[in-house]
Amino acid sequence: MSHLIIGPGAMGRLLALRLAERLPVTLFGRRSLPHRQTLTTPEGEHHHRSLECLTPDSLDELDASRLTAVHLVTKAYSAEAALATVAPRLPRDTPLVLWQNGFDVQPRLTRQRQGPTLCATTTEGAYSNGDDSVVHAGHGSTWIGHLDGHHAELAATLAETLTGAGLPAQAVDDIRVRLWHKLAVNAAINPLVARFRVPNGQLRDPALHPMVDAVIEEVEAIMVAAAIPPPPRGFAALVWDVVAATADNRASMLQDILADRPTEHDAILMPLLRVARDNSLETPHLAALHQQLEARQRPGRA
Ligand SMILES: NC(=O)C1=CN([C@@H]2O[C@H](COP(=O)(O)OP(=O)(O)OC[C@H]3O[C@@H](n4cnc5c(N)ncnc54)[C@H](OP(=O)(O)O)[C@@H]3O)[C@@H](O)[C@H]2O)C=CC1
Ligand SMILES: CC(C)(CO)C(=O)C(=O)O
Repeated sequence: MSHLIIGPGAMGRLLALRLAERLPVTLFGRRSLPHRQTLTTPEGEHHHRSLECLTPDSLDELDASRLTAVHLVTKAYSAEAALATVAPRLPRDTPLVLWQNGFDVQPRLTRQRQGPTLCATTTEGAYSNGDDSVVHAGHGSTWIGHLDGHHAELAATLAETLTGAGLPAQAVDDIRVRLWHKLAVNAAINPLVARFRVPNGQLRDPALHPMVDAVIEEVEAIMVAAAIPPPPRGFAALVWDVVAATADNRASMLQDILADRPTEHDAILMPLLRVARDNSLETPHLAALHQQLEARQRPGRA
């Protein structure tokens, strides 16, 4: 049995290279990649491995009958288009795991698909170092589950597989809450570090700290309206702990801006802004951050 990974970027290749130590793995991307891939571990070791890398032109070679799971590991804004290319080749009951940050494609695909659709949220960190190399920047944890708590056995099996491959994972029945907690972290950190082009730790500077606090305050009110229970020590502690733990990181949104790529601002900020609108909550800080990112990406539409 094998795993198919759609989206051979930083996280997709981390997943592929870790899983491939124990299982057959196929990568699918929209352009061809070198088969020989290198994974640099957080400890500085280099692991080399050859992976099967398919593109739309070579998709006929996919043996979909033997797939244990398909992992969709593109950015949120590419997820549905990427899946649509492969989906006609997959048996309808093929399990799918969604790895996106934000809360955008997860409810849509969970509703639309006939087969089991799980979501994963992770604190693993990875970045691409060219088309043939990925750096596992830091160890983390992964949680996996179905938005309505279904498919517990499948989630447990996949968590066990990931853990065995060196990516510690846990099956959970509250993945929705965990995705929204990550959303809070990403909303408080990513747009601000992207705007000021600073590493995460610089949000602690006196000039930026109050801006983060203002976003957290808006997020807290939204979470109450969305009936998302707070993390054990509250949202402010959650955010500031992540800022401290990732102080030297360039957040993904800043990396996207520096590389002139689209950002995941819709997937991260729109679910919050929608709850705010539906509950007549004032969220000037979140709205302004969304507008700035939207204006950069789609000038004239913001
Ligand atoms: N990297 C990290 O540390 C973490 C990432 N995440 C989340 O994981 C998701 C993936 O992130 P990351 O790996 O960093 O992103 P990347 O931008 O590194 O990778 C995305 C990949 O998807 C590919 N892709 C885009 N469109 C298609 C398509 N139509 N068909 C096939 N492949 C396609 C891209 O190809 P191309 O190269 O051609 O553009 C690229 O290889 C995001 O939602 C992110 O928020 C979550 C936690 C940590
Ligand atoms: C947690 C954080 C903010 C770490 O940089 C992240 O998830 C990201 O960069 O997108």
